[in-house]
Amino acid sequence: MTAQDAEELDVEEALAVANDRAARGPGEPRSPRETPTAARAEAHRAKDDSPHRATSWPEARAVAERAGRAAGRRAPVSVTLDKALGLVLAAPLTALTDLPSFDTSAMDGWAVAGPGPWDVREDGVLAGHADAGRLTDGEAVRIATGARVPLDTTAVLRSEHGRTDDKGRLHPTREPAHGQDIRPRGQECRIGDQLLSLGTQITPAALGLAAAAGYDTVSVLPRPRVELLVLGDELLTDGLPREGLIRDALGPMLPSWLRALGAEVTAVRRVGDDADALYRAVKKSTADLIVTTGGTAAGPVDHVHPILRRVGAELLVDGVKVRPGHPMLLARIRQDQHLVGLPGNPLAAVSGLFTLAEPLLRILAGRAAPEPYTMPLREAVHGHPYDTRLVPVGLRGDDAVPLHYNGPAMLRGIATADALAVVPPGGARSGQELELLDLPWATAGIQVCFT
Ligand SMILES: Nc1nc2c(c(=O)[nH]1)N[C@H]1C(S)=C(S)[C@@H](COP(=O)(O)OP(=O)(O)OC[C@H]3O[C@@H](n4cnc5c(N)ncnc54)[C@H](O)[C@@H]3O)O[C@H]1N2
Ligand code: MOO
Repeated sequence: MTAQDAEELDVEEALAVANDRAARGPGEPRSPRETPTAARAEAHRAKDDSPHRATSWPEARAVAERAGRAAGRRAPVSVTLDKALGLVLAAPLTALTDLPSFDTSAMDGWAVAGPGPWDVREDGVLAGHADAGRLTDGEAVRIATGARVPLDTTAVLRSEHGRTDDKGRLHPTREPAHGQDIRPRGQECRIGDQLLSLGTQITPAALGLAAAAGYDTVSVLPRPRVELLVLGDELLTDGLPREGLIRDALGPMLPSWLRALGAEVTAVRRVGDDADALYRAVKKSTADLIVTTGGTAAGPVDHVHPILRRVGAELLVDGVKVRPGHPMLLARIRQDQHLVGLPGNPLAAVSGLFTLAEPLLRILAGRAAPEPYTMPLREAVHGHPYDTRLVPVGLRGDDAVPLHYNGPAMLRGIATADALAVVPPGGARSGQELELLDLPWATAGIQVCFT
């Protein structure tokens, strides 16, 4: 897409939206099929075989997935459990022990042998004690939940179901069934049983299961290593904006999101608007993915395209038919090293992150694709005539509520959003079901803390 194309589309979009509003009565629902915007989108699709560098939004995501696959399978690593949350198993998790690994009391009370009443032994059995001894018929011993039951125990009598008389004999108020409240060895699994399959993403519960089943380390796919290069001489790292300088919003925002998407962020470098510094940073990077911010357009200091040519990279996606963020790009530097160029406008950068970086990182990290889902829009959303729009929405009850302040340079809307709604060319009417992309903190907030 040329710069002129882009500008014309934006003017057209504004006009289309204005015309559309004027044509509708107040409160009248809008049907994208009937709007001038939709008609133009239809016409555009019809002539979409014209040469155009920009890739459609679904195709851009598919290209990013394919790039991840073409990078080849990454060698598994062994990590301790405290480092494993969110990673993907590179081998099935099979039980290293029976679970429980011994017959266990499920309740506090008495282990008993045969029918009551029973003579109660003096010593009790606590959880963690190695040798619980053996009971003979007519004997009982106090036992705690989780303790190993003595050999020849026939049941556990709960403390609330028995009373001892003054001679120390135990009488049941309710006779226990044979085997009652005993968790037999191997009830949950036998040694060698598969507990989790290869490819499972490790949740907090999976960490607990792995520990219970005897694991100190697990074999996982390593996190893809990402280096973030923040471009722009106008960026401040602290204080108030001043004299044409603004605060860098992407340096603080993107690393957390990249981690949530499965990456290890190895470095955040500020390279200003210095083409040579960018060249050196790209050349010396050993990351699986380099993410740049800014410098994707055609301005005098937009260095990303020239540097990609200089390092001999192959452009896989050069512009996407999506708003905001249409100048985003994806390049292959080597078979196993890619670069995602995010536009500098902050919401455009978020759009690029979820359009290009998310699918690529998901494949590299071995994660499964999220189940696609839709929700109805509570209010109509205007569309771009030809491009997909990604609009921040809050999820309220059964509806997706479009959030205001969703301009390309704004973060105010996305800062309270749960998801991005995928608005097709031409827009969407109130009540229309739209595909949603969950923002990772909303569904798995803890992942943001991964290091
Ligand atoms: N002639 C044209 N100009 C522009 C076009 C176009 O098609 N033709 N597209 C516009 C669109 S759309 C976008 S998006 C931007 C993309 O620009 P770049 O990727 O080259 O980004 P910059 O020019 O470096 O910055 C754009 C904007 O964003 C601010 N910015 C940059 N980095 C940060 C940061 N880390 N934190 C906060 N804000 C940042 C920067 O100051 C600019 O205001 O190009 C349009 N122009
Ligand atoms: O539409 Mo740009 O991509 O301003 O954000």
